[in-house]
Amino acid sequence: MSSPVLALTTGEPAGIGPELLVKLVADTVSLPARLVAVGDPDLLAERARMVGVDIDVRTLDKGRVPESFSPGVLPVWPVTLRAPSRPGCLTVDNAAYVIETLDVAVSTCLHGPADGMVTAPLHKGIIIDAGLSGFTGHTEYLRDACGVEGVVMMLATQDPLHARQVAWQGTRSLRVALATTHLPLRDVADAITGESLENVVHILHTDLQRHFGIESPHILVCGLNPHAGEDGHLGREELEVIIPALDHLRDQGLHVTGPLPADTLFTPRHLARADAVLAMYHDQGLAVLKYAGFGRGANITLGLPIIRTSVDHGTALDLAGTGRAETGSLSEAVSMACLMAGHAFQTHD
Ligand SMILES: NC(=O)C1=CN([C@@H]2O[C@H](COP(=O)(O)OP(=O)(O)OC[C@H]3O[C@@H](n4cnc5c(N)ncnc54)[C@H](O)[C@@H]3O)[C@@H](O)[C@H]2O)C=CC1
Ligand SMILES: NCC(=O)COP(=O)(O)O
Repeated sequence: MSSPVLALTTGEPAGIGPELLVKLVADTVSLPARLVAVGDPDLLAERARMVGVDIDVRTLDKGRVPESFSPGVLPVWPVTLRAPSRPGCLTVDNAAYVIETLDVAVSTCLHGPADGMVTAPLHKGIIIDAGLSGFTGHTEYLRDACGVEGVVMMLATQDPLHARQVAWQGTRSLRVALATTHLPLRDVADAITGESLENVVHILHTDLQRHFGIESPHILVCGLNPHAGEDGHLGREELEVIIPALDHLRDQGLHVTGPLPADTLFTPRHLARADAVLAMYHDQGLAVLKYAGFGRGANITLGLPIIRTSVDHGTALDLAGTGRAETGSLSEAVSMACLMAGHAFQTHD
């Protein structure tokens, strides 16, 4: 089987995305994935010079795949910046550029020749400021672009900090999926309904089978409230919504356990028997995952008809243009996309 073609979007041009792309390709020893950037070739070449990366940026016709790929050469499907971009300085003028890179990458995945897309971070706020008032992130944008009803955000780290500690041995890679994504905390409880929860668990279950080869995934589900509601004394969502939904899922043969108190769920005894954890909201799950493996994790959108992975961090405007941003998570996102496409990927730092 030939190696997968992955479309790598630059993300927010004022952030660290462009320099991470050039660094990754310049530093990569072997390239079993065929990486094609989607973005402005001049931006990529300029950021490479700025951070001292020696790379040959080559513009291609959109959708064309080069005959050969080699370390130090970055092929690009071009998208033109709408305005000059300086590291660390956001402008609404380039929001349309960021969105176009996503559209090009999605199109290459849906219609060929890409086998998947890997996204560098974008800045949600500046895209909303530019007028896309309903924009909340790649996850929801890609759901709509691909015309599916529901998607699930899952972050995974293959090498969690705790796995290296004796007490945690036996813990497998940590995968944390979210029942809700980019919502104000105030709105979270109302967004979790029996139907939404069952849909999320079905997508998670199906894609753990489809993309990760786990025959009968065991999913641990967090409660929403402290102590999973303390029998209704600290919130009734567990009794009224979560427990009935999980009972219904078990009736359908899914292997789900919970709701478990979220503060003690992320401990070795529980994690050792889990294929994934379902957290009820963004920071309930991602704070733990990033504590365990920030910079070594990947973000995966489940439920799409295409493969999409991303980094576990944001635009890091404070680091843009300095060359100090680390490529570990981008490398992991590429590895994850390859794994999902059935391939292995080797890089070195
Ligand atoms: N996949 C995506 O598109 C994501 C986008 N974001 C967006 O990024 C923007 C900034 O978010 P923040 O919460 O400030 O998080 P952030 O991840 O950009 O920054 C948090 C801290 O981590 C550091 N950091 C981030 N990436 C790093 C790297 N590769 N190497 C070394 N240090 C790194 C930063 O310097 C900063 O101190 C927001 O607009 C957010 O929505 C956040 C997460 C993911
Ligand atoms: N914390 C993860 C995150 O915000 C990434 O969101 P998305 O842009 O991948 O939807």
